[in-house]
Amino acid sequence: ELVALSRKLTARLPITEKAGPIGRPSVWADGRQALCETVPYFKTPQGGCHQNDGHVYAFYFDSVGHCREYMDTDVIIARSGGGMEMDKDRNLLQSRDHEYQGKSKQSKSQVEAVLNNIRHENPIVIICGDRNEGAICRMPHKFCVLGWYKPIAVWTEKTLGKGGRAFRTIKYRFERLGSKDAWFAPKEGVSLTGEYYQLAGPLTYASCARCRKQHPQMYLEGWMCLTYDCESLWKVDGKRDAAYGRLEYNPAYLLQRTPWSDEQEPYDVRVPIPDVGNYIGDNLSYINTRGICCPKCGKCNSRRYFKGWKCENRECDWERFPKHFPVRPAQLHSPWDTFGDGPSLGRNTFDEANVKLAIEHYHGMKIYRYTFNGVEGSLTHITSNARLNAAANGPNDMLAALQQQDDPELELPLERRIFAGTGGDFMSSYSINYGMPYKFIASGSSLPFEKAPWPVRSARADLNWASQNILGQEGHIDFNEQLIFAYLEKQKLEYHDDGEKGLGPRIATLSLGASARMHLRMKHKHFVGCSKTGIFTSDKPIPGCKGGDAAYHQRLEAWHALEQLRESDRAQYIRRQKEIPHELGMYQDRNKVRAGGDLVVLTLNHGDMVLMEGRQIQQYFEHKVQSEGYLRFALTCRTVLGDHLKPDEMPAFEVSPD
Ligand SMILES: O=C(O)CCC(=O)C(=O)O
Repeated sequence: ELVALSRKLTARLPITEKAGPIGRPSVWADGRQALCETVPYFKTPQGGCHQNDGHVYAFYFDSVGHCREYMDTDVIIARSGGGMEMDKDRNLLQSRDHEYQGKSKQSKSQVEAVLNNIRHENPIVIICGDRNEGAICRMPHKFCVLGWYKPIAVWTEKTLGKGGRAFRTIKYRFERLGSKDAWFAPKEGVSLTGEYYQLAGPLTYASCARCRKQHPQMYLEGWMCLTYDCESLWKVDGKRDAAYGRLEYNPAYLLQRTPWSDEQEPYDVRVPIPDVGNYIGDNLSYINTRGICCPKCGKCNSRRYFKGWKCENRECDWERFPKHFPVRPAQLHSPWDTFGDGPSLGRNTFDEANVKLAIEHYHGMKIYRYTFNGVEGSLTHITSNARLNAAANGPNDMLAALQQQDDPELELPLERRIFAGTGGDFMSSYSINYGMPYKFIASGSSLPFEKAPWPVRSARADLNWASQNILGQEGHIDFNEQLIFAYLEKQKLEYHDDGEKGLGPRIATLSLGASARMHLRMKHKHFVGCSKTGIFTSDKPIPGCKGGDAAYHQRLEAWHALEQLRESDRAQYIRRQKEIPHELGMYQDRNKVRAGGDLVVLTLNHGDMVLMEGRQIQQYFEHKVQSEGYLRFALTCRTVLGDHLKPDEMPAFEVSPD
């Protein structure tokens, strides 16, 4: 009878046959990014556990669970600890023991963190995925927040894993906090009756003869010790190992409830929508770049639009575009960055061993030009000052105009573009493209310059002027594309290059609003000398690589020798590409460093321009930009060479000259 009851309580249908839930989740998401940007309790780009400061805040359970996992409306028994590998039949198998202890006092393991939650009576939020085979109902979305749970117990079992070996598996028991009805109770399912409790009887406990620890009788097969490091672990009555696969749960264990002294939720899992649009800059601050949980349907939405939030659920029409109070440069800078009429004080730094600096002055602008040993091209920083910024239609007027989003003439439809190849993740900052389409790291369409607000057209003219007058006519091709980035507080553009095929050799940016740091460094494959897979870099080595001058000369010699083989002996060429990294010690180093240190760090202020000239600059180096204040625009012009675009990539409009 007990076995029959156990099977009744634990029986779960395959996902497609599960009954739907009686209610709807008050918080849900169809993507991890939207969830992580919205709720405070789950902020993990990978994995199923959000843990910080020695506490766990949330677990996400999805897909195939452990053979002895369990979920009903009140209790969840789960394994969570990683160490899983796919076998050749695509079954996920445990491939090592779960870790009980962290590597140091500072880095607590997940188990230690859950135990800490138990000691502090800190509940945890549980999120269930729609591929969770053990779920009690069919989950309506990819991420469904079930609610707050009390972590009740942690113990160890054994599971058959890779290579037919038994590994230690850590299990957790959670019980739902409070007594509200669970929204995820299935429309048809087992309802617990008094009869079941009577049949199950009380839960019994026993202590291990070896480790003296007490454990409940969890399975009907018999009592076993569940202590991680006890020799009697998983031994039925201390003798033989219990089965490693499915076992019948003791119904008394499943029906057991553990009250806490206070069962109130710490806060509603549906976070309130931000109160914004009341003060200057409140719509630009980091906290308000986060997502919202739609107050109408519960969907988590990233803040996709510069103007605010819009629920992306097709069946919902909720949106909020808070009032924007224009911000002035003086609110975004230290006073000394913006008030002088003389040449600006540069705050740039560079690596004198590998980079040369030349200084020029032109019409009140102080110009820093950086060139790099062994590389054709330059990086030029043109600094502005208070007088230039205040000129009619100059940077101050541009910054003001770009913020007048209520004026249809000045509308700038800025939104976070989707990173190419991520399956839908947004970049951190907001962007829009004008003129020729530019296939950069994120996808997006382009609009004609005629539709752009005047600062966009004016910036193109200024950047064309700077290219011709500061870099020179030779090599100048008029810019026909402009990509605008708007950065709110803490937003940045990670390391990348602008070396896509089909671009002219010059790239020019006008910076407006808050200051930013632009970092330029040598790419990993040039700095280390080989790819992450250990293939010798085919481009000519340049000075400043890892290992200094001696390593550079060795690499150069190897490169010349290899080039001789390129045409004459293809097979030997390919073999040497793999051998050289081992011979020169690069192979061993290739995963130890990410890339070279910064060669130049520019501090860009309001009104400054940056010119990058030469394909080799993009070939050898990569740059990132980190904004420092809470509103910055970067207007970057390039020349997209039309003959590199396929007919279907050409814009539907004519790109008129500047
Ligand atoms: O934010 C900036 O100043 C530069 C943006 C950038 O790196 C780019 O458009 O490629």
